[in-house]
Amino acid sequence: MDQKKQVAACIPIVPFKGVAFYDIGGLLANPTEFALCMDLLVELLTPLCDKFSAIGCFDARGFLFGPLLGYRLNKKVFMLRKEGKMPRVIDTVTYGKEYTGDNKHGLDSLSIQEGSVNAGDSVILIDDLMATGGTMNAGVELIKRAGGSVLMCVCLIELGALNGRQAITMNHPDTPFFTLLSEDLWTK
Ligand SMILES: O=P(O)(O)OC[C@H]1O[C@H](OP(=O)(O)OP(=O)(O)O)[C@H](O)[C@@H]1O
Ligand SMILES: Nc1ncnc2[nH]cnc12
Repeated sequence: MDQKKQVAACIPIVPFKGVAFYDIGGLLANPTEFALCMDLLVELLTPLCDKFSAIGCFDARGFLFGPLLGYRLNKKVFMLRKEGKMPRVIDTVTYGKEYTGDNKHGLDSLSIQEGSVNAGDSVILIDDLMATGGTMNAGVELIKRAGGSVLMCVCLIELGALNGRQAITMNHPDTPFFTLLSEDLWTK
């Protein structure tokens, strides 16, 4: 079986939060496919290693991948966390996503900690999934506002029908994007 299809086959799509929800828990339960997924990401990022200094990962499911990549690539890792979850926050961005967020307006807020990104730093951003792109866009915003740049946004799964990539490209045309698994792997 094609390697990407093998990884995708471990991720069930189930009704949850009012959407067709891609349950990454299925991948975590399959060590062979999880290792394969990490190897594919390491293969992608290894040639870029001299061009970035850190990996930023998103609360919460980005945390499953960012630190492992940091370990394999010997890179600093930092967290982009939902509001109120960590000390030394220097900036926060509020955004919408595919389903309702946690604040009283149905939005979410993402914060960055002091020292995560210094002026001139180039970073990789990683998350499990991009739907509307609201989360990834907030991440890029935080990096830029801290004086850094995003060498590449990386996600395991991209829901192309929701046009997240276009949303990011519109706001940040200089930011490349990589997706390991596209929706069609689940239908073909
Ligand atoms: O492209 P978007 O429409 O912004 O949606 C994508 C985001 O939604 C999910 O996280 P969520 O905020 O639900 O947090 P969780 O990982 O804690 O479940 C997912 O892990 C992405 O971060
Ligand atoms: N359809 C989806 N499945 C899993 N996580 C998501 N985050 C936003 N949309 C999602």
